[in-house]
Amino acid sequence: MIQIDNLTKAVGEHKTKVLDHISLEIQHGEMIALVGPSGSGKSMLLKCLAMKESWTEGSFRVGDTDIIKAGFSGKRKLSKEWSYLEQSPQLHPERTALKTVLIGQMGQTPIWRMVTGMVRSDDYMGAMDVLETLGLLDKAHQKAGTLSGGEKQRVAIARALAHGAKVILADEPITGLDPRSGEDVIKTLRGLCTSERLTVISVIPLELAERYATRIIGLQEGRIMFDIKGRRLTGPERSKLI
Ligand SMILES: Nc1ncnc2c1ncn2[C@@H]1O[C@H](COP(=O)(O)OP(=O)(O)OP(=O)(O)O)[C@@H](O)[C@H]1O
Repeated sequence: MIQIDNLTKAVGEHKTKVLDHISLEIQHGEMIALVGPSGSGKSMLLKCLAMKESWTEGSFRVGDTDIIKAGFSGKRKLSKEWSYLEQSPQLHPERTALKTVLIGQMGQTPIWRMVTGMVRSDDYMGAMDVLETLGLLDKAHQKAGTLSGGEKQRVAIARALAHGAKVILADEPITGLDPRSGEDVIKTLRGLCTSERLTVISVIPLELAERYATRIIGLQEGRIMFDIKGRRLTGPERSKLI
């Protein structure tokens, strides 16, 4: 379980609160969509959860670990088990999808393996399994530079999974994709929440949130204005998003 209590983030000279006492309890397997007007704090919340931004106040527990109090080891636990998916993943264009998944992200692959390019056969099988799960088996030997935007995003998800991600944080992961590829990526993430108990926290359009998310959290001026499960937004909730 993930427990966030009173997360507050203040920025600038005037210590403006861009996140204001956010408290959330998150279970494994949830697919959470963050929605809200521009500037409401969606990206900042994801960055604070990824520990890319410091917390001004608040406590953050993941399982038995108090991430903030644990300092370096807390951040290490997060960097192993949590993956921050970029809007447009920067994949090495000459590397195949398979090699991208095998080599992984900087900091997660032992240096000897990056230098020698050696892989263990169980890693190879694992990477192929993950590519298959993401519907990319036929793309395994294709260079990343020749993949479509949606395929690149799915390779980035495969890479995160192959390296043990239990939580994926994704800030507008379908920006720039055509509607069908974008929906495929969201559908894939939702499928993984169900089949692998992956937890996904993501900024996605409301229409897809209502179709695929298990929970929708609405932010306004850094505060939670609604937190709903298993239903669509009401008219008044919807009007707050503009
Ligand atoms: N480093 C920073 N310094 C000062 N203010 C910041 C910083 N980063 C974000 N902000 C402010 O925090 C608020 C929340 O920003 P955030 O990017 O989280 O919004 P958002 O909901 O993701 O918006 P959008 O939908 O437009 O991407 C905004 O008012 C923004 O200007």
